[in-house]
Amino acid sequence: MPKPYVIIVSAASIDGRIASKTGYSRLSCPFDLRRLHEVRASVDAIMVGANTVINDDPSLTPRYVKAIKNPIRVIIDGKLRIPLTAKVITNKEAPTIIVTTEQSDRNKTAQLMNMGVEVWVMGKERVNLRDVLEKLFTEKGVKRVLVEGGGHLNWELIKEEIADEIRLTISPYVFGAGTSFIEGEGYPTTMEGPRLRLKSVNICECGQEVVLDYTIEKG
Ligand SMILES: NC(=O)C1=CN([C@@H]2O[C@H](COP(=O)(O)OP(=O)(O)OC[C@H]3O[C@@H](n4cnc5c(N)ncnc54)[C@H](O)[C@@H]3O)[C@@H](O)[C@H]2O)C=CC1
Ligand SMILES: Nc1nc(O)c(N)c(N[C@@H]2O[C@H](COP(=O)(O)O)[C@@H](O)[C@H]2O)n1
Repeated sequence: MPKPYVIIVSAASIDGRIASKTGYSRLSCPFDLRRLHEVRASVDAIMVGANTVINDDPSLTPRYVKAIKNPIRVIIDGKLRIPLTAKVITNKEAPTIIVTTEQSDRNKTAQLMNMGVEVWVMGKERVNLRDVLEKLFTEKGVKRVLVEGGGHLNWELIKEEIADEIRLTISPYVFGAGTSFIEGEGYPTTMEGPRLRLKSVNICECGQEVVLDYTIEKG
């Protein structure tokens, strides 16, 4: 089945953390944030996990650049944990789809739908991410998806061999603990994980951050 091209973009400390142990995650300089918004403006959908919405309350709009349209916001939230006050629900600048499972509270589903949010139930206990991408492709015409974390969602997309590209900015900070860029049960050796191919390395305009772009080899 066809699926959209999937790009994961994050900024990490030099020890690979996208958030500190307290959830602090502002790692990108203004140049890097502008670069992020350029990617947002180039995609049809932006996907994040529930914890990212709970911790950051993001808008997920490409507001730092001139964009033709605001991409669809897709929130993966197996148990419908995100608050009804989240900007992705209350701010109507872009459509939002929340993807959940049969585990979620039906009343909350109804409330979300009344608030103008599309809710997709796609799985008994876990959301099947490949199915979500296929549905986005076939029903919404989504050809390119930007994934903005967090670490657990990133891991699932890597593990399921769904991600196509990784753009990671390394920022000049050390957290020592916190959420890793890719956070899951992990691979025992380099043999089991995906093979990455370096596409480009750029020093950010700020002179302190390095932007790595890797494609993920298939098969
Ligand atoms: N520095 C950066 O570039 C970024 C940092 N962050 C940080 O990452 C942290 C959040 O990351 P994580 O804790 O790893 O959480 P996450 O944002 O990956 O969300 C994980 C949650 O999403 C839901 N979920 C994901 N896949 C699912 C599936 N297949 N089925 C059902 N539910 C599913 C579950 O509720 C799961 O607990 C936040 O502190 C945020 O600030 C997030 C994005 C970018
Ligand atoms: N690329 C990148 N660099 C950082 O330093 C970040 N903290 C993030 N975070 C992502 O951006 C979302 C915030 O979006 P809005 O500015 O509110 O639109 C946040 O939730 C993460 O997904 N990304």
